[in-house]
Amino acid sequence: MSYTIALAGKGGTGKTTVAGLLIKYLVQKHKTPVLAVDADANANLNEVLGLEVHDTVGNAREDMKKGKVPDGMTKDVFMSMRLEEAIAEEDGYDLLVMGQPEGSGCYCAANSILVGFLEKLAANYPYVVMDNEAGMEHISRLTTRNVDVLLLVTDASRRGLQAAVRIHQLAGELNIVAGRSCLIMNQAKGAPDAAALEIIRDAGLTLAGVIQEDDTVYEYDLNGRPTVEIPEDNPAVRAAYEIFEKIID
Ligand SMILES: Nc1ncnc2c1ncn2[C@@H]1O[C@H](COP(=O)(O)OP(=O)(O)OP(=O)(O)O)[C@@H](O)[C@H]1O
Repeated sequence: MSYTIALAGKGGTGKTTVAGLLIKYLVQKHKTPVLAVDADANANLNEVLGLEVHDTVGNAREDMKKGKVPDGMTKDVFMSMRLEEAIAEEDGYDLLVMGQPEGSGCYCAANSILVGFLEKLAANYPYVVMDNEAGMEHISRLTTRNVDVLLLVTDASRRGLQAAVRIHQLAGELNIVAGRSCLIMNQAKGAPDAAALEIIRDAGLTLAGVIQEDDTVYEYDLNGRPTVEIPEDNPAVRAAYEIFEKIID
């Protein structure tokens, strides 16, 4: 059984940055293969990791929808082949990008193949890290898997916190978290203020830790350099690793 960590939060709070650092942390400290899933159509987990992506799950599904299955090949074999090809392999981890959400008209056959494929694929990895969109679409629709830890990433803003609270509530309604939900406050400028702590407490959330705003993190991204290449003595990376150490079994 793999251990699944899902990240979610308002866009721009640093969810993908934290996901990338978590993948690096798991690969380095736990020395076990990690399956990274980019399940946010707006996220660029591959850039944070410094990986090129050539294909996505969405492309495979669209091709199946458009009837691009070669003669003599079953849809099942076609989808499995295309999905295998969409996995980007790197030292210590593999990355699967979900890509654009489905267009009009649900294609149940492709989706059910996808569910089966993801189930089987994830079982090969001790850890699965999923970077999700706020709506948690892929978690709720495409996988029946339970999330062991839901990491809600926010900045210090009221909107960021409110988005985290809403996702926490949605996850509760969807019943997808078997383990626990924790909050990470990222891009902080000092300690969280009393109003933020009150929102967190009222929502019944646990603040797992705070990562300060850091010029190096920002500049790496601005210059197109992978976040995971930031030296480990960087204060933001150190803070992230301390949080991961606390929350990952
Ligand atoms: N601790 C930090 N200090 C400074 N800049 C940061 C920090 N964390 C993230 N950033 C920067 O904030 C920007 C947004 O980060 P990121 O892409 O990880 O956010 P996101 O929540 O995944 O957004 P989206 O869902 O829109 O992709 C990036 O430029 C990133 O480098």
